[in-house]
Amino acid sequence: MIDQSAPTPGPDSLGTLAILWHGDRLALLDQRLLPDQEVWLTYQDPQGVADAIRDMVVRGAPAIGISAAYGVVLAAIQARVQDDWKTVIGEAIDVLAASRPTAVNLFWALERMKTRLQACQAPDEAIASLTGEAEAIHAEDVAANRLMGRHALSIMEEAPFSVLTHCNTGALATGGYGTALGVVRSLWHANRLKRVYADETRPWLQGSRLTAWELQQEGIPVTLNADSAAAQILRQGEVRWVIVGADRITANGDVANKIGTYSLAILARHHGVRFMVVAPSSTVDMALLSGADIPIEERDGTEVRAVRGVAIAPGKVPVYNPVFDVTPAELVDAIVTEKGVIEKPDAEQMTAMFGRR
Ligand SMILES: CSC[C@H]1O[C@H](OP(=O)(O)O)[C@H](O)[C@@H]1O
Repeated sequence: MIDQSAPTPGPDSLGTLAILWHGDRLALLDQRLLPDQEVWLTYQDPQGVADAIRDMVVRGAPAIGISAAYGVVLAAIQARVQDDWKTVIGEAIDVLAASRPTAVNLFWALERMKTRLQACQAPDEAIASLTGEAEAIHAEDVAANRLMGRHALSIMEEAPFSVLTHCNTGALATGGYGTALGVVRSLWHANRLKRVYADETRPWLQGSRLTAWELQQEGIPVTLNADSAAAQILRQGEVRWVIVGADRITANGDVANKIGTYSLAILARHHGVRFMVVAPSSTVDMALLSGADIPIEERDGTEVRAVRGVAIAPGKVPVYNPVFDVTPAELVDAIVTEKGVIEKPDAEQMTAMFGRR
């Protein structure tokens, strides 16, 4: 169920840009239409939220988990009058889990909701308990992002410097404030940032359409660059850190993130630029031993053959469109979560900080 007539809501206390919960309906900023249109879509059913995640109305590892959690609450509200209410909600969780495969935050959030559901004995109790859990997941994410900003600054130079980032990892990709862009915000507010180079991030253009828009909204100096210009930028020496997000970090410190991250890590190492991954601990999957085990989403070839419906390639040319890649831990200089910083990550340090699964 999508209601485009819903009024455009203002920013809420969580500082979110993309997700607004109204107690019995979820409003999502349609990120497919940014930067030129700000359209909010309203959902009252879990299937609609699952479709929104699959179709990237909402995207970004933490934002996907938060939206799915609210989708479970919508399922509980719908199932309230049904005798098999607990089964119906469980089925909705399965539908939400099938929306996208790579960001572990989706499954982490749904596991928290499933645990809450199992303890409930009546539908009204389930609605209240699941609502509390979804709102907690949302609030915890914003708090984690602000903490990561502080942790990251503790290992970075005091004097102002420039950074390069990939994809969008800001308030549009999270519950608010952002992961890698949260570090950018923290640097900016500490007067330690010269400028941000933002990779356009083909094919979905999260960088040109979302990051450039998000940073310009706050007056943070951003320079947009073609993905293929990143090597030249790193060679010039102004950039001291490449800072990216993550969709899944495995027990040995390997990192799955937006396609193009792996090549950035190689470029950064070649040019002596440090490479930082910023993600909440809900992105860490200690059950997977290495990045080889991470399911990598492949999306339709139309995302590469056309932009906004305008063909930029022959209509039937075969396309290979993996939308994530895996950066090996040895190319990562620092992993920053709300629990702290791991420099030169390896399995031993990951276990010490996150425990075994
Ligand atoms: C703050 S995590 C954002 C993370 O999610 C993005 O993927 P997508 O836009 O396809 O959901 C990308 O990997 C970002 O690093």
